[in-house]
Amino acid sequence: MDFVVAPSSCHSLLNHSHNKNNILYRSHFSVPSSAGIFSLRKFTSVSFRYDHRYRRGCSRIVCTRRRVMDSSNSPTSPEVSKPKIVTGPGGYVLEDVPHLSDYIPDLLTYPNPLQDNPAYSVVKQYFVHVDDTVPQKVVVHKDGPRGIHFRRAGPRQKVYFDSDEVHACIVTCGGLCPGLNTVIREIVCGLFHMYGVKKVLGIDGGYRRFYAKNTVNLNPKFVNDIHKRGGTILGTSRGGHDTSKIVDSIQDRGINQVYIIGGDGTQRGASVIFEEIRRRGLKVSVAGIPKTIDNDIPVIDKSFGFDTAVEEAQRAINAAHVEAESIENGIGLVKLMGRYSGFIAMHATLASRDVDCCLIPESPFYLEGPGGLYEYIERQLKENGHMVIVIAEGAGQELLSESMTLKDASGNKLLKDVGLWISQKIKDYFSKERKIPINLKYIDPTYMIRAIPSNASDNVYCTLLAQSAVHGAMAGYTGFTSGLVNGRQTYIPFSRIIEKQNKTMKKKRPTKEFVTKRLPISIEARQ
Ligand SMILES: Nc1ncnc2c1ncn2[C@@H]1O[C@H](COP(=O)(O)OP(=O)(O)OP(=O)(O)O)[C@@H](O)[C@H]1O
Ligand SMILES: O=P(O)(O)OC[C@H]1O[C@](O)(CO)[C@@H](O)[C@@H]1O
Ligand SMILES: [Mg+2]
Repeated sequence: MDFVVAPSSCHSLLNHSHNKNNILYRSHFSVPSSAGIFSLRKFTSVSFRYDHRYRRGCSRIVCTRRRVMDSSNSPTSPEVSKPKIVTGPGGYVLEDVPHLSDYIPDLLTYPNPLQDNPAYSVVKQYFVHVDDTVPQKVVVHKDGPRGIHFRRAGPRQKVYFDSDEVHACIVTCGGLCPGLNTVIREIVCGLFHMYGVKKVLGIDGGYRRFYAKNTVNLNPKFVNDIHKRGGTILGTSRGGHDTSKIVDSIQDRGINQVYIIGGDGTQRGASVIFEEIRRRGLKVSVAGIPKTIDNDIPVIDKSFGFDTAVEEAQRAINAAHVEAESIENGIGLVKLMGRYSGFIAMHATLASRDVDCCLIPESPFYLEGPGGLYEYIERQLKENGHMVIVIAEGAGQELLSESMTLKDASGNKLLKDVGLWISQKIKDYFSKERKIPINLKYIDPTYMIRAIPSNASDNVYCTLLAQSAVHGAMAGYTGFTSGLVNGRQTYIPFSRIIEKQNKTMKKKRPTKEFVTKRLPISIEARQ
C-alpha cells in the first residue's frame, strides 16, 4: 500500500517509495502496470498557463468547455471554468485539477510543516513530485496512446496555506454509507496532526443546513472514537442545495477549506460551489470525497463503504440460501440497494456462490414465455429443488406500474418496491398458473447494509482518501475529488466525476434470451 504509519502516532500518511527511474523506464515501453506512475518532467516539456510552477515551454493546451449540470434551486449560474487539459508525447493527456493560483495571483507559499514534524520526518524525502501523474487506463496496446492521467495525490513540498490561517469545514450529504465517520475523523486528525490546523467546523445536516447556524467545532478528541460508529456524526440530508447561500456562509464564516463528502449529487453540488467561489475570487479550496454504497461514481476504482456493504449483504444471502434449501421448492429472494447501478447485487452474488439469478438495473428482464424469469425458476427448481435470487432495487422498474415517477428532495427517482412486487408475481404464477407449490422467503436488508461501521479495509481506504484530500487542499488544489485510480490516490477534476454514472455494463435492451444470457453468472456463482 501507499502509506506508512508514523512511529509515534497512529496517523498514516501518503508516502512515495517508488523509484521514479524504474517507473519511467517501464513507461517508455508503454507498458504501464497497475502501479504505473508517470513523471511528466522526464518525458516532455509541458507547461501551461494556469500554473506558474510549471517552468518549461508549452507542449499544447487543449481547453474545451464542459457543462456542469445543475439541478439545484441556486439562482447563481456562474461561468463554468475550463478543464485544465495538458497533452504530451505518445498520446499522453493530463486532466488536471484547478489550483487557487489559477485565479488568485501572487499567492504566498510555505514549506510543508510535515517536514519539521518528528512523527512525519520520513516524509521529507517522499513528497509527491509536482509532475507525478497516474494513468486512468493500465491496459494499453503497444502502439496505442498513453491516454488520460490524473494528478497524483499526496503531500507537497510547498503549501499554500499557513496553518494558523486555515479554517476548514466538513459536510456530509446524501444517503448513509459505511466509513463516513472515518473520513470525518481522518480529515480532522490529518489537519490537526499533520498540518497543525486548529479550526475545523462540522456542518450539521448536509447542504440544506449549510447556511443555518448548526455547526460543531471538531478536534481530534471529539472525533477520536467515531470511526467505530455507523452513520455520520454530522448528519446528512437530500435537497436544499443553494449555491449562493452556501458560498455566502463560507465567506461570512471565513472558511477557506471546504471538505464535501457525498455521492454523485453531492459532487455536482460541490462543483457549483467551487465555480461560485472561483467566480468570487475567494482563496477557498473545495475538496470532494466520493461516497456512495451504490458505487455509481465514475473514474474511481470503487467508493468507500462498498466492500462493507457487500460483506453485510452476504448475511442476507446466506439466510435466504439456508431458508431455501431447507424446504421443498424453496426460493430465497433478496433485494439489495442499487438505484441505477447493480454493483452491490452483482458483487454480493459473485462473492456468495449461492445465488442462481442476479437481476440488475442495467440488464432489463421479463417474466413470461421462453427465456423469461418464470421459465428459469421452474427449471432451477426441477434441477436443484431450491434457488436463490438477488434483485437490485432499481431492476425491473419499467415492469412495475407506469404511474407517475416520484422524486426525492435531490431529484432522484423514488423507486417502487420491486422486491415485494416480484415476490407476489412469482407466488401467483406458480400457485395459480402452474399449480406448483413453492415456498418463497423474501429478505430485504435495505438500510442494514449501509448503516453499519466500515470494515477494516474500508477504514484504511477512508483514511487514505481523507488524508489525500487534506494534502491536496493544503497544496492549494481546489475543485477536485480525492479518488483511487488503479490503486493510486489521485485528484480528479469535478467535471470528470459528475460527467456520468458508473454502471456495471451498458444498459441492454430486453431480449428473448435474457435469462439464458444471465445463466453464465448464475452457473458460475454456484460452482
Ligand atoms: N446538480 C446538482 N447541483 C447542486 N446540488 C445538487 C445537485 N444534485 C444533487 N445536489 C445536492 O447534493 C446533495 C446530495 O445529493 P443526493 O441526495 O442525490 O445524494 P448523493 O450525493 O448522490 O449520494 P447517494 O446517491 O449515494 O445517496 C443534496 O443536498 C442535493 O440537493
Ligand atoms: O436514504 P434514502 O433517501 O431512503 O435513499 C435510499 C437510496 O440511497 C442509496 O442507498 C444511495 O445512497 C440507494 O441505494 C438507495 O436507493
Ligand atoms: Mg447519488
